[in-house]
Amino acid sequence: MSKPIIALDFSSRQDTLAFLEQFNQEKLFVKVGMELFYAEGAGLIEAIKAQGHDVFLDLKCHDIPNTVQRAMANLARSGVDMVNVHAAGGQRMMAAAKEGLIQGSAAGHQPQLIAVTQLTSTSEAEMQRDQLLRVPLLESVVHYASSTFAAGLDGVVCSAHEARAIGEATKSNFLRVTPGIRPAHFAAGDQRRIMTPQQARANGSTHIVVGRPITTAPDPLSAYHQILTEWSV
Ligand SMILES: O=C(O)c1cc(=O)[nH]c(=O)n1[C@@H]1O[C@H](COP(=O)(O)O)[C@@H](O)[C@H]1O
Repeated sequence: MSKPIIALDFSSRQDTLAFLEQFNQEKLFVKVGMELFYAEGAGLIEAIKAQGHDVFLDLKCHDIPNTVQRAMANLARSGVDMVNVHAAGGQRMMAAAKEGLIQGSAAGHQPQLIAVTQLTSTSEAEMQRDQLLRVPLLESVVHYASSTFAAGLDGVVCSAHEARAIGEATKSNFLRVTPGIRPAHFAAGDQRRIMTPQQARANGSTHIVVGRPITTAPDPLSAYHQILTEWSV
């Protein structure tokens, strides 16, 4: 069973390291997203890796194939364990992203590459209105997952609601990394397609991503362990 991925959505190195200190050197799988990376850059990734944690660098690249390929080659050199792109960039862009990772990892370890399907903050009605799509959200997510699979990536980011259908449309080892995780009674906030850790597990998620339910908890260490237990049972 994978470790829950903790979203380190902080604005500074100081806040991030103070948060990590509470985990008493337990090895974690953490996610660094735009907020923290734009503030602190690659130096902080190095510091987190030096503490022995696995790092998902979530920059959601979405650009022309050549640009994404070259960006991915640079990200591969940073030593992170997982990176992502938007599937909406297309199969050619995703294949180029993978090629960039292969080029950048020539001497070492290659990060896993996953693609965002429909953001977990998007409802079906919003997707249909904002993207002028006339299909159910599940169909769009499974379509993006199939095209991600065809491009040779390791998996997708989706909500736990779609995880089972994606497993059936691809392969059981195709990653289904699911944010939008909310323990019972925790506010959804801006998320729209949510599930509890236990529901996510039952519905075919291979990984869960959890931010505010841990980072804003009065006791983050115990919130993390509670989620870990719920996810692993
Ligand atoms: O790529 C992501 O990680 C991501 C994709 C997505 O569809 N939805 C989503 O919430 N995320 C990220 O997952 C984290 C969820 O945080 P919380 O809503 O605080 O648990 C945030 O860091 C988001 O940037």
